[in-house]
Amino acid sequence: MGRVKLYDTTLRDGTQAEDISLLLEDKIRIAHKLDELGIQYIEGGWPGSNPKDVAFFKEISREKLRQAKVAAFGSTRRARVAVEKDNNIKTLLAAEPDVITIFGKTWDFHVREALRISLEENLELIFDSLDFLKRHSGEVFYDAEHFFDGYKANPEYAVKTLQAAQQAGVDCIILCDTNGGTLPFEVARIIGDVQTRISTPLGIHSHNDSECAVANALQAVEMGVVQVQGTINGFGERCGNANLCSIIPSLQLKMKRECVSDDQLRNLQDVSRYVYELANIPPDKRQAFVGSSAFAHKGGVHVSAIERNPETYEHMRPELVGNRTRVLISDLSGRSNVMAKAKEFNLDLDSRDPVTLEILDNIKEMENRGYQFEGADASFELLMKKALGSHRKFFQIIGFRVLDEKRGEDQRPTSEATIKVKVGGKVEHTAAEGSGPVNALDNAIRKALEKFYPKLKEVKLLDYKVRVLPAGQGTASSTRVLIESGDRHNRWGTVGVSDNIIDASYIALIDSLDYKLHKLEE
Ligand SMILES: CC(=O)SCCNC(=O)CCNC(=O)[C@H](O)C(C)(C)COP(=O)(O)OP(=O)(O)OC[C@H]1O[C@@H](n2cnc3c(N)ncnc32)[C@H](O)[C@@H]1OP(=O)(O)O
Ligand SMILES: CC(=O)C(=O)O
Repeated sequence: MGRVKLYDTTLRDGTQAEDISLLLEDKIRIAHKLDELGIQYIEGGWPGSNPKDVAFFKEISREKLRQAKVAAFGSTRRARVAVEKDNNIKTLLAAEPDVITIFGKTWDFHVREALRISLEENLELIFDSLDFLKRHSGEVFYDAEHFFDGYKANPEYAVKTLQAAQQAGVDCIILCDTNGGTLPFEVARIIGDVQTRISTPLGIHSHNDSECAVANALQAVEMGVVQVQGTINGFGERCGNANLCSIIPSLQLKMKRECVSDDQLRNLQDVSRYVYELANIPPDKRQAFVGSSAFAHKGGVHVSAIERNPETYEHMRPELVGNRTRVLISDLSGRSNVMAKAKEFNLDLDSRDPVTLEILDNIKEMENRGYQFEGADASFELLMKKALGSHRKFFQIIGFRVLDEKRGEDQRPTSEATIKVKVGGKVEHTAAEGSGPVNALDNAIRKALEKFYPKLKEVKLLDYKVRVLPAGQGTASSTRVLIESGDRHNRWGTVGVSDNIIDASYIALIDSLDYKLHKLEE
């Protein structure tokens, strides 16, 4: 079995996704990251499309990649234009990439409707373009657009288009599920037939419109294709492309088809996050393999078992792709969740200690009141410390007051907070303004406490989420505030619940600063 080659099209098809647009500098950075990951081919863009993509090929030719080849993308020549005069073909050659990939039509319907030319003329477009490129450049790949749909509509014609590409001597023919509607068993059947009629090495390019892009890619490899196209995080037109963050570990760990080194595989989560960051898209926590929830265990029964042997509820070791096992705390927890957290927080706790049950009961009762500890590990750590008697009281809040004032219809409201704290027998009374009542309160608390603990200046409020919880029978609705804070090294989550939004925010803010002080002491 030969090595399967990975062909990444994040920088081309990935940018065809809604909301994704990469700066030139970001495309170069991502290319380096993909090279480090061990991707063999990086499709950088369509130089015939826009100046940024032209600049990419200029820029990347000056950079030193470790091993990856850079591919430029384009289409077959336009109808009624001689290949040597075709602008798209000329820009592909002018870009001087290591590889040129062009797409052509294989579906008779598309030839008639999209190109509006005869079926014969389309075969000429394919042959002319590939033959010309093969004679004037190095490695040339052919993306057989809509191949599976084309085959289902008119198998004879679809295969004829591949034969035209083969006759031109292309290095690989990539069968594309462009509309993403093909199912894995169809991929197997169709590739099986193509293999009896085409001897050029085959590849697969699948889209995710039926949620089968990764399955189709793996099925194609199982059938013997030698090139897999996809994108990091599955970015791509409409529902996206086959996700390389799932394909790579599946090939490597499950199908035993080595495509990158073990060290490179351990960088997978890092690469996924890097691409999200540069694309300015929040990471999908539920993403298979690399998402933060991919190995996060919530149900008590699951946690109990993974603590005994992780394989009971994990399909693979998360560390192999740079991920990690996480235990979540909620009202679905059992003693095992509490014990796992105690271990994580370095707290001495015995599962038979009545405190363990006390903590568990406390969580369930608090979650019933609206608390949610899943995203608030820091609040949970403080709760455990209080239960174990190891919580140090760094400060005491004597009271606070928040004023919100609007002095006219066209005036912006102003907010001011005052707070009284006691630290080691000294009382501090401080006031501060803010852009809103919560911000004013946050400023006042910090101003007061920073006098005693200057390191609290490092703490930044990174995220603030409010959820109004529906009222139960005979009770007022309450508010849950989840805060994410961070310093130069860490991020942590805290939670507060109250029927007053300011009070809920206050509880979460206080926990955040209290947590930081405990960490400083440790
Ligand atoms: C399956 C895929 O993902 S393919 C990649 C799709 N990606 C993109 O389209 C992004 C980049 N595209 C672009 O920047 C522009 O569409 C360009 C520069 C390529 C073309 O722009 P325009 O010349 O203004 O044409 P427009 O986008 O309106 O229409 C596409 C043209 O390409 C032609 N065309 C489409 N596919 C092919 C093909 N495989 N071979 C030759 N010509 C093709 C169409 O017939 C149409 O030409 P016509 O109007 O002369 O009939
Ligand atoms: C080539 C390509 O991007 C497709 O067929 O989807």
